[in-house]
Amino acid sequence: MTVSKTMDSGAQVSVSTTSRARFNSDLPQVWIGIALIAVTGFLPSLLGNSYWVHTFHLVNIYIAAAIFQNFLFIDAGQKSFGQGVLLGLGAYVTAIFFGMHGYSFAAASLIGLFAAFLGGLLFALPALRVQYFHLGFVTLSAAIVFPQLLMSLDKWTNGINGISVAVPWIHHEVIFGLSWLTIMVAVYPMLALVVHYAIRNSRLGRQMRVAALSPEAARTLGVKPGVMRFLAFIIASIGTGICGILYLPAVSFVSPQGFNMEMSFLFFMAVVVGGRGQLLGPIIGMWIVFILPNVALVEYVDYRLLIYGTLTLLTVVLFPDGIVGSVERWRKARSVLGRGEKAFRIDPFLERLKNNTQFTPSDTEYAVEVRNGVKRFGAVVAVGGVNMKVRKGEIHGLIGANGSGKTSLLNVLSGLSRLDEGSFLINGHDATRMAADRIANTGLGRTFQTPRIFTQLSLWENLRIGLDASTTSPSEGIRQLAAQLEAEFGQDNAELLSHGQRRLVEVMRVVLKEADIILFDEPAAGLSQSERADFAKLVRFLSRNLGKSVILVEHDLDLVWGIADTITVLEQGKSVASGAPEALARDPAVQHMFVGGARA
Ligand SMILES: Nc1ncnc2c1ncn2[C@@H]1O[C@H](COP(=O)(O)OP(=O)(O)OP(=O)(O)O)[C@@H](O)[C@H]1O
Repeated sequence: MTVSKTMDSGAQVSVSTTSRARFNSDLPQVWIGIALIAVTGFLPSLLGNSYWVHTFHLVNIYIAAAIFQNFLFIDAGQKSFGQGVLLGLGAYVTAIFFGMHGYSFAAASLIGLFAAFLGGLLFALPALRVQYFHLGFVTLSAAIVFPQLLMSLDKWTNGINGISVAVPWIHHEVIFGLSWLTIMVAVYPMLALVVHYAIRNSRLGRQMRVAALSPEAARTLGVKPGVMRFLAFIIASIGTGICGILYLPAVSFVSPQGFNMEMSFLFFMAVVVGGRGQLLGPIIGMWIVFILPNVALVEYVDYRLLIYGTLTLLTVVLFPDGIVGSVERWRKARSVLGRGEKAFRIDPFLERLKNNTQFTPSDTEYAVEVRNGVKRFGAVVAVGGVNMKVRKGEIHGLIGANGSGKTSLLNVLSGLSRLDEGSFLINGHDATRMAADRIANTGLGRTFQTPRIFTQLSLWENLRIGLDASTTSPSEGIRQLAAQLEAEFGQDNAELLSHGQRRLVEVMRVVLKEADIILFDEPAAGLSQSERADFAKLVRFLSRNLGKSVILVEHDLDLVWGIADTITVLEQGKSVASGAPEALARDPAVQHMFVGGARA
């Protein structure tokens, strides 16, 4: 059921009155996770059960490592199979300096952490160049090589004999039978959980997720995907290195066999079994994959790799989203079933941006100038010598038959592909060789032919990444608009949007970015009549009230003719006509192209 309510501005907004499942359950998951870790972390000590105390020391350390694996895997999209190496580096290097060279535990730990950081750098560098299964191979190779390396560097590592250490003070009771170690290994995974939550809900975290989901869209929002991957590896390596430092006094011994490939697999499987991307996933997953073979099925502990594998296989088949992920999916599906889609309309939000300023397109300044631009794909000439001038503040329609080079030209202008010949200027500056993120940061924004909507993010987060991409602090109007959008769509599921609404969300994202030059790639495709009317109004508003320059690639010629100040016609990659719509409509050379079409 929907009702209309009146906003402060007087605009009518469609609002669903049925309550929906909150899209984001991250915060409840953090609280549940903290409670679970507290119970298992402290209860064994309170009960005085030393077997469970030791077991849960390890479980909690591994949970923290799996939390960083989860972050790296899902939030940053990095398929690392070598996180055990980073834990091993933290533990081993600390053991070498503390156990063999007599450094204090604190100093040795810092060196151990630095070693894990360097290990993270080593993973991060290939991640700048290789992705997907290539990266998996690189990190898996590291996991295979690491124990061999520890063996062969026996002069420093004591080889197969390993290193024994004793940190007596860390086992001393602090309060209620809890030792320093018990407190540290319980508090650390809680902290890791909070850090994961905090990063995920920060600007950096959102940009990381967008870079992982669509590097192309991220670049047009001013984000460098390589930098995001690099930062993610560094964060995860430091987080996992600390696990290594805690592992050392918990086990009092390190040896190459302790850091074989199995450890890296354990973290990975905990994430998959528990629920990829769910904050609670690594906790539930680690309990299942570690406790089941090592405690519940202790007689079969030699078969633990088989058990890990079987558990993972069963989970993937029965619960593709993992245990927590499946519960989440059920929760959301249950509460939105049959409730239809929530209206997402642009019109009411324009009220927020209304001002009395009136802009007219400039006659002397150009937002975009393309000079003899050529773009080839092998033998195909997608753009074959285009010349085009877009005046500041105007709506410039770019039309032509399928395959005439419109999208290729937009890709060049947004920096996603490079011209082979010719040049182009943005606001009078040569941008021919500029990277996409730099172009985005100079004030250009775009939408895509297939809207880039990220269903892992809430509807509001999908919009908010536009706000994140803004290089200036938001104007008062945008601030108010953002607050209104958050209030309206803060907990809505972007997955439920229709195709047309997805387009409008992408359009609104560019508005929030406060781009000065906006490229729309077939924005009206799939929109209903009323959505088209809304969109046309928005484009006029952007140009006339906010002074934006717009390039509009569109097949709906009525729409283009209705709102464009200038139209350029492309034919087989060449600009064959350009001018005001009225003049073009009378041009026989243009008319013949649209025989049977809207303007014929
Ligand atoms: N990445 C690519 N690799 C090879 N050829 C490409 C690539 N991108 C575009 N092309 C080719 O370049 C030409 C222009 O394509 P483009 O998508 O720019 O046209 P368009 O005018 O946007 O078409 P439409 O209206 O159908 O979206 C087409 O022949 C297309 O097949």
